[in-house]
Amino acid sequence: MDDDLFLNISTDTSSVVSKKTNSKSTGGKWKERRKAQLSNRGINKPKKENISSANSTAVTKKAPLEKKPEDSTSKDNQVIKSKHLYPAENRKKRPADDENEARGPNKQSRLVEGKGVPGKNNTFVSSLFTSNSEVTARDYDNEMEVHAPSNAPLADSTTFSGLGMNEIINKQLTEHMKLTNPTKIQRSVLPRLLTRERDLFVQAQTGSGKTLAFVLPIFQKLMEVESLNRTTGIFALILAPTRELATQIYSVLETLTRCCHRIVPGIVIGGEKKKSEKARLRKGVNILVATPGRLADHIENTERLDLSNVRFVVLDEGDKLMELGFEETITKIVKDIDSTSRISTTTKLYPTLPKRRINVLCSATIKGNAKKLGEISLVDAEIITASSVPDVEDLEIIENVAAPDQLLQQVCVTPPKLRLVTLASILKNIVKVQTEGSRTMIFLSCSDSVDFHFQAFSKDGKKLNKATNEFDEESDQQSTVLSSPLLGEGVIIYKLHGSLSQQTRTATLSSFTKAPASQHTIMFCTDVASRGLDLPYISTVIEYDPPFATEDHLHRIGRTARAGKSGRSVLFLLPTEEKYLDLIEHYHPNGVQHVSYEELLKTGFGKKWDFDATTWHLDVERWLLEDQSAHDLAARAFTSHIRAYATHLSSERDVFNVKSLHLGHLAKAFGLRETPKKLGINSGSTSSKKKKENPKDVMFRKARNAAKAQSDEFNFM
Ligand SMILES: Nc1ncnc2c1ncn2[C@@H]1O[C@H](COP(=O)(O)OP(=O)(O)OP(=O)(O)O)[C@@H](O)[C@H]1O
Repeated sequence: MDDDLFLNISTDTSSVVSKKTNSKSTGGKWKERRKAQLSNRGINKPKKENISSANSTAVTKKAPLEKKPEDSTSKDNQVIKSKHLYPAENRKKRPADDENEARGPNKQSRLVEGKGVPGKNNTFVSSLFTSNSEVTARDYDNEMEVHAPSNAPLADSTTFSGLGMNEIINKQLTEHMKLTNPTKIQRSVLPRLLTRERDLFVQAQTGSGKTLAFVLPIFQKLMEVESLNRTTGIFALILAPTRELATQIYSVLETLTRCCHRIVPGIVIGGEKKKSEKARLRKGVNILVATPGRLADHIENTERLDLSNVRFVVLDEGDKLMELGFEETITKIVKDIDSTSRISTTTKLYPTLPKRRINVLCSATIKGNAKKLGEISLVDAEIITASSVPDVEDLEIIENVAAPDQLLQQVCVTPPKLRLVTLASILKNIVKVQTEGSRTMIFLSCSDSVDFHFQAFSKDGKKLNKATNEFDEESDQQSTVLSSPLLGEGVIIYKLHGSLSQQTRTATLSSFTKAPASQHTIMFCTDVASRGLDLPYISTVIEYDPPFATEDHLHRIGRTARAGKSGRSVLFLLPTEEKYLDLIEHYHPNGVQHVSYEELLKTGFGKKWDFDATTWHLDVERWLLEDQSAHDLAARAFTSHIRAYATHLSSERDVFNVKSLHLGHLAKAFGLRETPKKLGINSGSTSSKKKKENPKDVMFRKARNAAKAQSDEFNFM
C-alpha cells in the first residue's frame, strides 16, 4: 500500500495487538500521555510555547514511539540547522530567494533564518520554514487499531419486516433503496413507534439512520388510514434546525411516497417564497417538514394551516434547535397544536392512528439544553439509545455520545503560518492517493473565510454547467461550483455558507450530492453544513477551524463514517490550542492519531516539500499582490476569522484566546503580507494606549458583535 495513504484500513489484528503492547502511552489524560511520549523521545516540552518549535512529530495514543533524530526544540540546534542546511554556497536556490534578491544581502540572511523581512508599505515577508527538518516515514496504516463500525446495519437476522414494517414498505426498502437490514437505532425505535403510544427521546450516533427510524413508522401508520388523501389533513409534523436538514428529510419522505402515492409530504422553510408555500399548504399535505421560525410564521399568518389532526411531532437535532434559540418558538408551536387539537373527537374516524399525540425528540445528547426541550415537548418519554433492547421498557440510561468507532480521527498541530500549505498538501495527497475519486468537507469559522479559501483553491477555475455536467470555457468567480486547476484535472470545489441565498445553497448541495463518485469534490463550508446532512461518500472531513461548540465537532466529523462506512477526519489546531483535545477526548474513546504537519506536507508536496510548499505559498501571495479584489477578499477573510475567533465560548477562553494568536503568522496563512496593524487588527496588546472602555460597554459591544456574527454566519431559518 502506498506510504502516503493515511486511511487506516489494516485488518491484521496480530500486528495491532503487538503495536498495542509496544505502546507506552495509553490511559490517563492525553496531556500526560503526550508528555510521557515526548520525554521517551528525549524531547522536553519548552516552558513557553515557541511557535517554531511546534514542529513536533506525531504522537499517537497507540502508536509505536519513534526517536526523533534531533531535538528540534533546542534554540541552539535551530541556529546550527539553519546554518548547516542552507549553506549559502551549495544550497539549491529556494523560492524565497527571489524575494531575497530584491532586498539586498543584509536582509537575505534574515529570510533564510525564517525571521522574515519588512517589505514596502507595512508589508512583511516572512519565510515559511525555519529549517528543513528530516521527516521520518511512519506506518500509518498499522499504528491505529481498526474498529468494527458502530453505526452499520445489523449483520444478524433482524429484518425490517421482522420489526413490523409492512410488505410494501419492506419491498421499497430492500428492492429500491437497497437497505436490507435495519441499524441498531432502527431496531429499537421502529417497533416502539408502531405498537406503543409513548413519547420517545432518541439518542444515537451520527450516521446511524435516525431519519428512517422515525419516518418509517409514521409513514406506515398513515398508510393504514384508508380514507387518507392530501385533503384529509396534516398528521405529522417534523421540525429541523436547518433548511438543508429539513430539505433532506423531505426528500427521504418523497422517496417513500413512491410506494404509496396517497401520502403527500410538504415543506416550509425560510428563504423560500412564502406565497408558494401557502399555495402548497392550501392544496393540502399529510406530513409537514419545517424549520421552527417559518412554521411559527405560517401559524400566525396562513389561515389554511390546520394542525388540529397532528398525531406525531418529531423534533430532529433537538440540542441544535435549542442552541439556535428556538425554545420559545417551539413552546409556542406545541401550545398551539395542543390548543387546536381535535384528536379526541376524531379517534373513531382514524382508529389505526394513536389516540394521543406521540412526540419524538432526537438529539445527540440527552443532557443540558436537550433535556430542557424534552421537558417542553415530551410527556413521560422513554429514552432510546442504540443499545436499547426492543422489548425492554425500563433501561439503564447511558449517555453514549461518541464518534463512530470506525472513524479515524487525526489531529495536526500546525503553526499558524503553515496552515494554508498544510491544507493544500492534504488536498493534493487525497487527489493523488484516492484514485477512484473522493469527497472532502472542510469546515471553516466564517463565510468570508469560506469565500477566500474557495477562491484560492479554484483560482482560474471553470464554472460547472449543471445541465451538461461539463465545465464552461469561462471562469466565473460568482459561481459556487468551480474546477480547481491548482489541485488537478477533474477536481471540483464547492462552497456553502449561510450568507448565500437559499436557492444557491440548495443548488450547490444538490450538485455536490449528485457529483459522480469517481470525481474529486471538495466543499468549503461553515457549520451550516455540520448538522444532519447525509452527503454520500464523504471520505474525509477537515476541521480547518475548530467549531464554536464542542458538540459541533461530533456533528462535523459525523458527515463521514456513516452507516458503517469508513471515514477519516483531520482536526487542525494551533500550538496554543492543544488543550482542546481535553474537551473532545470523551468523543474518541478509541484515541486519536497525532500527525505532524511536516509529514502531511511531505505527503502532498513530495520530497522537496519545503521548497515546493514555499513556491506554492508564494504563488498565493503573488496572486493577492496582483489582484486587488483577491487581496480585499483575503483581508476580509482574515479580519472576520479573528472576529469569529473572539466569539468562542468564555468557558473555552483558555484554549481559544484571541490574545494568544500570532496575528502576523495567521495573516500569512491568508496569503497576506500586511502587518495585522495595517489590516486594522490588534491583539489587544496596544489597547492600553486607548481610553479604557467601561466593562459594561465592553460586554454590550461583544454581545452585539456576537449577535451580528451569528446572524451573518448561521442564517439557518
Ligand atoms: N438500515 C440501513 N441500512 C443501510 N443504510 C442505512 C440504513 N438506514 C439508514 N441508512 C443510511 O444511512 C445514512 C445516514 O442516515 P441518517 O441521515 O438518517 O443518519 P442520522 O443518524 O440521522 O445521522 P446524523 O445524526 O448525522 O443526522 C443515510 O445515507 C441512510 O440512507
